[in-house]
Amino acid sequence: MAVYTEVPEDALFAFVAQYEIGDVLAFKGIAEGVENTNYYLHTSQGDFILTLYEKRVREDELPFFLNLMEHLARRGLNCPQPLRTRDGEKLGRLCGRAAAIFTFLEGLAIRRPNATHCGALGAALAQMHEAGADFGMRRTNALSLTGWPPLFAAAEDRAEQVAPGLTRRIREELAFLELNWPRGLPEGVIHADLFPDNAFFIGEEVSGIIDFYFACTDYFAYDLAICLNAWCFEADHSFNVTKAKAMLAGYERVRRLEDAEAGALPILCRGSALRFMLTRLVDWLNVPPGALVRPKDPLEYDRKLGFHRRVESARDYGLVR
Ligand SMILES: Nc1ncnc2c1ncn2[C@@H]1O[C@H](COP(=O)(O)OP(=O)(O)OP(=O)(O)O)[C@@H](O)[C@H]1O
Ligand SMILES: N[C@@H](CCO)C(=O)O
Repeated sequence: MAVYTEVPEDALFAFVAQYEIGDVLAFKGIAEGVENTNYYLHTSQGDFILTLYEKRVREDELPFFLNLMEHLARRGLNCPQPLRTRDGEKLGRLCGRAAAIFTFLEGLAIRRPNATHCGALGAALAQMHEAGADFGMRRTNALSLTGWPPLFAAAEDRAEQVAPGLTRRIREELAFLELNWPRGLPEGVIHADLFPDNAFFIGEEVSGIIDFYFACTDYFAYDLAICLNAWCFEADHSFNVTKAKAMLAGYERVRRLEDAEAGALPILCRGSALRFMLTRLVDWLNVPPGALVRPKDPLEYDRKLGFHRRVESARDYGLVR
């Protein structure tokens, strides 16, 4: 569970008093998530989410994320909106952390998405890409090609403890991606972490998208590769091409992929699998003492990477042309 910072009641009341959202009637830490501390907040005026920003989120980047959420909402995408205090501030401080209060989104994250969910998610992803087209800020993706070697360096000496041969596989993959990473694909704002726990559904419709704290400027097709990895493998590690086909078709109903993007999908999937393997590996090897958080399995992404290495073209993902 991710509650890194315990907020005392009096500090919480003082923080909430800066906003016009009534009196706190209930609040509790939210178990899901691994990055930030989140509290569910129920006040006399409704439901809200309180977020305290932890380790990986840089405070000087928060305006990018909060402005992006406001921009996307203005373009019709349902995502959390930062509230403003009586003084007009979106960001404050609580327990020594940057903190903000957000609107609460209705809907549920789906643990075992089916092909219909994957299709709806693909369309929502493309809508997000279109909605971000005129967003004025840029943020380099710190977790792309140049960000991977430092992550590997942080885990290299203990990677063999996690799985024999892992060090060699990562080293070879880094060398391959360094040589073959595509250039010049269409880019814009991407979510970069749109896993099933970050998309809410009501029935089979996407009701909202959350957790924009990895959002950045990068290839649209890389975002799609992240989603193929996160949504289209089964618990037994097999790739479900029916789900992938639905996701790609859903995406293309809103935004058609250029031929160069389609051609690059296999390598983008490899890069995205390596990215999540590496961040998980570093977290796996460095669980903070006492933190109530269960690290995610890096080897899940080692297996996914193995699958993408065998892929020959985007047709293997069900892309129909
Ligand atoms: N605006 C919101 N409306 C409703 N629920 C929310 C909202 N924001 C967060 N949550 C709840 O809090 C949980 C954790 O939020 P979030 O995914 O942003 O945290 P995180 O620690 O940044 O997670 P991650 O590990 O996915 O990066 C979500 O799974 C969801 O249940
Ligand atoms: N979605 C990430 C964790 C949060 O960024 C993962 O599954 O590794």
